[in-house]
Amino acid sequence: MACLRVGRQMLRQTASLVCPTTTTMMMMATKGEGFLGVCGGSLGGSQAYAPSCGVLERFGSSLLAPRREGRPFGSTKAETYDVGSSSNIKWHESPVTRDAREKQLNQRGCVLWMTGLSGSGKSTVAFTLEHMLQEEGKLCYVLDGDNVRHGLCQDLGFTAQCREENIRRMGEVANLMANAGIITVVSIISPFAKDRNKVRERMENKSDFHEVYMKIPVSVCEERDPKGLYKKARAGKIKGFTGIDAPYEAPENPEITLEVNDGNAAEMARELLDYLRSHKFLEY
Ligand SMILES: Nc1ncnc2c1ncn2[C@@H]1O[C@H](COP(=O)(O)OS(=O)(=O)O)[C@@H](OP(=O)(O)O)[C@H]1O
Ligand SMILES: Nc1ncnc2c1ncn2[C@@H]1O[C@H](COP(=O)(O)OP(=O)(O)O)[C@@H](O)[C@H]1O
Repeated sequence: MACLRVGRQMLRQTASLVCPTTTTMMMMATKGEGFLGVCGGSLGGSQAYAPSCGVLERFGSSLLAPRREGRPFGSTKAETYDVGSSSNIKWHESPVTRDAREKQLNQRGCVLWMTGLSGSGKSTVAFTLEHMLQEEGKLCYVLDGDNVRHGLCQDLGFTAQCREENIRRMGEVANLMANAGIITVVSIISPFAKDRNKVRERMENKSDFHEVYMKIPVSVCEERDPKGLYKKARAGKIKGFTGIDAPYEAPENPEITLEVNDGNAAEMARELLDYLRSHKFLEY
C-alpha cells in the first residue's frame, strides 16, 4: 500500500487522454477510480491509501503520474519526454513519500531564503539558526552563497547572467532539500527580484518558500566590511559590486524582514526560529 497527498498536481490518464488534475478527498473516496478510501489520520491528516504508488500509479482504468514540467498532455504512450535540453527522460518517483520523511524527522521541510547585501549578516544569522535547530534536534542545512561557489557554482562569476544561474541552481537544490524534509536556509545576495520570484514559482509547494529580507543599509554593511570588499569596490578594484556599482532589488513582500535594530545575530536567528515554530515547521 502507498499513499497519495491531497492537493497534489497530477496527470490523470484514461484510455484516450491525459489531463492535469489535483488529488482531492472526493477523488480519494471514489471507489470507481480504484481508491480504497480515505485514511483516518494514522499518517496524519490529508492522506489516503491507494493500492500502488510509483511514477505511474494505476487505479482501475486510470493512471496517475506526478505532473512534471515537460511532460506532454494529450499523449497516452509517452513513457519518456523532453525537459530543457534533455530528451528521452522521465521522472522516477520514490515509494518513500515526503510525508514519510517528514514524519521520520518530526519536522516539515521548507526553504528560508535570506537575501541582502554583502555584509548584511546573512551567513552569520543562517549558521546561528542552524546551530539552534540542531540543539533542538531538528535537521537544518545552510546553502551559503560563498560555500556553494566553491563547488556547484564555481564556474560562475558576478555578471547578471551568472548571478541568475547561481540563484537558479541554489533554488533547485533548495527545492530538493525541502522535499527531503530538511529545513533549508539559503544565504545568498540574490540581488534580482525576478530570479528570486522564479525560485518561489519552481517550488514543489508554494508554501515551502519564505523570503527573509536582511534590510541592512549599505552604509552599515560598508562600515562592517569584514572582507574588505567594499573598500576594494570603492577603489575600483572590484567591478560590479552589489550596492556600489551593481543593483540590489529589495523584496516587495518578504515573509520576514530583519533590520539592524532587531539586535545582534543571535536575536535575529531566534526570530527566525520563532517563525519556524509558529508556522509548525518544527513538528510533524
Ligand atoms: N561583485 C560582487 N558583488 C557581490 N559580492 C561579491 C562580488 N564579488 C565577490 N563577491 C563575494 O561573493 C559573495 C556573493 O556571492 P553570492 O553567490 O551570494 O552572490 S549572488 O547572489 O550571485 O549575487 C559575497 O559574499 P557575502 O559577503 O557573504 O554576501 C562576496 O563576498
Ligand atoms: N546582527 C548583527 N549585528 C552586528 N554585526 C553583525 C550582525 N550580523 C552579522 N554581523 C557582522 O557583520 C559582518 C558580515 O556578516 P556576514 O554574516 O558575513 O554577512 P553576509 O553573509 O551577508 O555577507 C560580520 O563581521 C558579522 O560578524
